Amino acid sequence: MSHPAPRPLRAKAPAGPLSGRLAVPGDKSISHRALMFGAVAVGTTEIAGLLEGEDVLRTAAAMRALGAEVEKLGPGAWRVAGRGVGGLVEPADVLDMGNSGTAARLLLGLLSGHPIFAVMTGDASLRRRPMKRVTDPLSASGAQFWTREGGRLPLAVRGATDPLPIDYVLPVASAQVKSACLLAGLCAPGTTRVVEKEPTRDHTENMLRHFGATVWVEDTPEGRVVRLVGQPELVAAPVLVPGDPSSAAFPIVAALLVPGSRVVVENVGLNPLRTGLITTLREMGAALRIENERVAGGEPVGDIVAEYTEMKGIEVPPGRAPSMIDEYPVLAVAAAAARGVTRMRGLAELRVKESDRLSATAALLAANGVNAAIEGDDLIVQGTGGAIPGGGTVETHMDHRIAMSALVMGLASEMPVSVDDAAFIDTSFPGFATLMNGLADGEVLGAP
Ligand SMILES: O=C(O)C1=C[C@@H](OP(=O)(O)O)[C@@H](O)[C@H](O)C1
Ligand SMILES: C=C(OP(=O)(O)O)C(=O)O
Repeated sequence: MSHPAPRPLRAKAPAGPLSGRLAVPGDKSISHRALMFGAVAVGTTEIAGLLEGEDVLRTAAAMRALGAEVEKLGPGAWRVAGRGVGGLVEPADVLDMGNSGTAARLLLGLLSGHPIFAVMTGDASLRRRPMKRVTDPLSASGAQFWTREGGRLPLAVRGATDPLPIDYVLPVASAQVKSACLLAGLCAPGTTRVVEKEPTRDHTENMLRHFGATVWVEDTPEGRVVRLVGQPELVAAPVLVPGDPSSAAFPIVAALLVPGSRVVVENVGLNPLRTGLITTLREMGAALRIENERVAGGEPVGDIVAEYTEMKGIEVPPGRAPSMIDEYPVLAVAAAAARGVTRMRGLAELRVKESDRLSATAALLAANGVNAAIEGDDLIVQGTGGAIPGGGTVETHMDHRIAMSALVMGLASEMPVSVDDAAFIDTSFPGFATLMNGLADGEVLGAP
């Protein structure tokens, strides 16, 4: 996936409403973690519903290179024979994490605790992203890093022989940084402590417990304090991966925007630290219902029913960003269709995703006749009241979420919307175009 041939794609408005039931692929965050935890557990971990997107396949390949047996048994069904905490072996070659920030940063945490040497790289997008945010705290464990200028990939790491537990207050809200510190803490004696001022997704904490580690989480005036007791024996445990709420966002917003639509997305993960988009869309007036709520594989899940609604612009508070960090591009598309102005506040972190998503989202809107402005770290979108002109070609900058957001916009625009490259959609949502076409009467996503 490092240099895929560009695949242009175009979306046009369907002749009628979107309708149907669908399931989106497995949660990307949980899938990466299931493979990594499986690799350092004792015994065999069976995973069901694993996301078979390029990002997660990179993690699977890396865990194999580090000595775990990772095997695909059937669609979404995988088996990992682990090596136990501290048991990973030195990889014979460079670890290429492709387009995936989560794979790179979490793996650096894991490598820090092993006395091995490894070299990591990624594609042109990942090589632009900051790694100092993990190499700084991980250095406190005794691991050594040699990075390219600006703390970027490629980098080399020599993990610590006698790792020390990390005590770190996160300077940015990042589940990847938190998780990297906790994964390093698996190999260290004593207690690893991470403090986050704003809670971020807690899949690492949940899965550590699921595999038998002792993790305490405490809300204090300083923030959320997470403590992990080091050197646990992780015991293999089955993992059932729910549908990814960040992928569900695309058919949900499409249904809200195309007149007369009703779409049900089944079996979506509803971890409260991931559901900021649902809260926000409801504040905009969206007709969203959750049915069949239950707990599966230790995570809350449900079916989301989305029906066409004329929405209104709102102000989205900065504190909500961690619970919907990957959903802002598609929220901006919903805001473009709404009546009135939407102001999304506190989006600095969007600048360091697969692309600079703050400017890529503003450009996506501008290319299609929607007024948008960036003020500081805020994105301000002037809603069109359901009359998005469209007609533009969007530069996706190797960013799957920019591509999918632009295509959703094309379903609800007066003229079709094209993207220069839809190839990166396969990092998180293989089958996206087929699934979206399945909701319409006739092909709506196709070659330009
Ligand atoms: O921990 C994770 O699985 C993720 C955390 C988020 O990144 P940050 O930690 O950089 O906010 C998110 O954007 C990413 O898609 C997945
Ligand atoms: C930011 C994302 O992923 P990652 O950081 O893993 O590349 C994403 O999927 O939107």
